[in-house]
Amino acid sequence: MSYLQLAIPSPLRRLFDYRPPAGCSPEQLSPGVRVKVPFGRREVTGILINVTQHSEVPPDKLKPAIAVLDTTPPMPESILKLARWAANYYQHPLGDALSQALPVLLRKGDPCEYAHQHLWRSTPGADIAQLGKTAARQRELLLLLLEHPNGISEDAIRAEGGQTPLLKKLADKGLAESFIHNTDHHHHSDQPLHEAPLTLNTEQQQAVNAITATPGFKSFLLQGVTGSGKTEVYLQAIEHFIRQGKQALILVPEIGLTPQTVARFKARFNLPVVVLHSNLTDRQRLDAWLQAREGTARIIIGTRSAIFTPLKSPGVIFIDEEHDTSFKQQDGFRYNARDLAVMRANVEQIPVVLGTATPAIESLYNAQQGRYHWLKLNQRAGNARAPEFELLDIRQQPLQDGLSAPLVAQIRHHLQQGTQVLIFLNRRGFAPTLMCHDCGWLADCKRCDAHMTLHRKPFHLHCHHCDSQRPVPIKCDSCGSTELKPVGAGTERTEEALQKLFPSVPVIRVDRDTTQRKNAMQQIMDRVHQGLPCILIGTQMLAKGHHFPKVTLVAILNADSGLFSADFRGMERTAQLILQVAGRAGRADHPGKVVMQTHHADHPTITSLVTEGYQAFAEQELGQRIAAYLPPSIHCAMFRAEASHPGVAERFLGTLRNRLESDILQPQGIQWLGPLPSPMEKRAGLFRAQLVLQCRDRKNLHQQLHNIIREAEDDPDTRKVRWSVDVDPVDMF
Ligand SMILES: Nc1ncnc2c1ncn2[C@@H]1O[C@H](COP(=O)(O)OP(=O)(O)OP(=O)(O)O)[C@@H](O)[C@H]1O
Ligand SMILES: [Zn+2]
Repeated sequence: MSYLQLAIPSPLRRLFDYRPPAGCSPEQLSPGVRVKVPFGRREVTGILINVTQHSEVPPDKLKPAIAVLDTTPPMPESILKLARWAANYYQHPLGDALSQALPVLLRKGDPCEYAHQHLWRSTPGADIAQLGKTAARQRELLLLLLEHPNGISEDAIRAEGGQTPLLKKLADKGLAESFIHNTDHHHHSDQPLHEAPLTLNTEQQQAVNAITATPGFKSFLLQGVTGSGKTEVYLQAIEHFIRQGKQALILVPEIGLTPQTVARFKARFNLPVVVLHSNLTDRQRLDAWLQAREGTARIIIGTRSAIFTPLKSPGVIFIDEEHDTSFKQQDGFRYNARDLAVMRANVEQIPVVLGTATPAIESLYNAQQGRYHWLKLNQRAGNARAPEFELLDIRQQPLQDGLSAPLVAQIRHHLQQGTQVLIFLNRRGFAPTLMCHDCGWLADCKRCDAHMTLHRKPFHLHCHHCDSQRPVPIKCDSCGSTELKPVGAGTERTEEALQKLFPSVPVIRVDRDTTQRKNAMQQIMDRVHQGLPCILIGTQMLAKGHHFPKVTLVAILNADSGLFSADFRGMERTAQLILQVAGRAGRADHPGKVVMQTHHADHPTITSLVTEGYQAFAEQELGQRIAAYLPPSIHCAMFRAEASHPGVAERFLGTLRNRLESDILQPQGIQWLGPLPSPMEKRAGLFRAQLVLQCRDRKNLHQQLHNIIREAEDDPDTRKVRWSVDVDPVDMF
């Protein structure tokens, strides 16, 4: 007897055996096909890993599978391999990892085919007279089919008011049949370009040459200062692969925020460009996935999860803004799409390019170690020059809604010159919190160790950590005073202040609250690109690769905010954010100026950043990391746990550590840090703790993680505690 060994989406880190469904010959099944099975009280879609002759479970205890859903595996071998590798590396249950690599409809067990592939038509010779007079709805349906001799999809039938459940009745009577329509998605074009490419400068040309020179696997770090024309390098390198009949995959941090990048790809190529954005329906996503798999989509642009998109003839992978932390999934399957891209390129034997002005310290380290081939663009493209920096010391300067008087004067000056101003403030809402002037009470979140943010439109208190909301109190919770005052300034407040200061100039706010509607970002971009003087005020959304030719002044209101973070990456993030925002200034013919308000104008990091640039900062930072025994010079993983009572999660982690540390066979060289309460211990009503493991040797670290997971799974306390493991964490909270 043969059994099916399946990976099932569940938290359990093991495979499950099933008997084959009736009438199925397991030897003919390929690994990777989907199998529908009973699992607990549910039916789930598993993936076939193996057919085996032997099961640990007695045969009479094994349940039969319900159905095999595919004749050929939906995921090509390369994606299966990638997902399996990732499950292993990130210590995530295989079934869940494989499931996440599939489009949602395939996870649910839908057929692996295009929406309009499955059509209905009347059988030859079918006649309305064959239906009785009483079957009015069946007659209507048959008439509809007769009107569409080439076939009609179920979606279209429903749209016409037809009742699809009756199709089966017609089929049973021999009047209707379904068939598979082979849609011709093929798009042939001898001329792959819509528009002529720009003439590259020397640095750009060298980069394109390097990327396109060698066939096979190679990783590149393309470090190009802001405005150096990295996108043009992507476009021309992609053109090379397209002309060879291949496909390109481009990962970007957030598509909604970068409509311009997508528009540039569509404007350049006279070829199907598929964009996997969050507004797609599950159906549209599956269609796009199929087009990529069949090779009809030639250019695929997507966010993190697009790394699992199958490609018929992969040519090249680009990661734009590779330093962006959104490439790392922060819950569940905690993979890093940037690192998986390198792995994938290796599996597919193609080049991969990580592009940014501000490389992650990890990537810089990899480039220094020779693992990545290092390409540099040191000059801005075209006529643009690097912006000039000014540190504005605001110690003892009064701030009006976050703005100092010298800054307001500069804003006025630039607007009078007829250009645009961009103001960066990394706090949305009206004010970071509300305080009682009489007793010092602060509006805290009841479920988190955090203050609630005051929002004006609509007027309420909002916790940005757990999303809970409540009305703004009229009196202090503690002393009853009515003297409640907003503390500090968020984007809403500074927007109001700017509008009062400059009543004749449009003030455009860009943050999560103003960009939620579909196409909101596009509309904002369109307004800015009209080129009339305006003030843009917003959060880090403004830092993401935008090209604003008319912006000449960039102001950073709270440049210090990340300097003293508890996370060892706080400095790196601050530096990246500052340079990315600053990089929006002076990108075209007008020179740019960057003003940074700071209380630490003599802080060595800030000064070296503005005088010597990112590279000097990053090298210094890397040196300190190596000296302090921190990533990337060592490997790191974090165990997190949370429970509804204080102390429980910490105790749980402490027990794990004690048990493993006392094991004489434990792998060498493991450093333990913690358990400690998380920097924000209480969040969304749960008390959290963390345990960090570090090691120079990746293998030993993984061995120890494996041991901990086994211990944790067997621990009787696991019912009281939720735990997770994060390999290569990007945030230490
Ligand atoms: N060779 C070139 N000649 C003239 N203009 C160019 C050239 N290459 C790029 N540009 C223009 O320079 C501007 C900036 O380019 P791009 O947006 O690609 O920069 P970037 O390196 O991606 O910047 P960032 O990292 O800030 O997003 C664009 O308007 C682009 O069209
Ligand atoms: Zn909260």
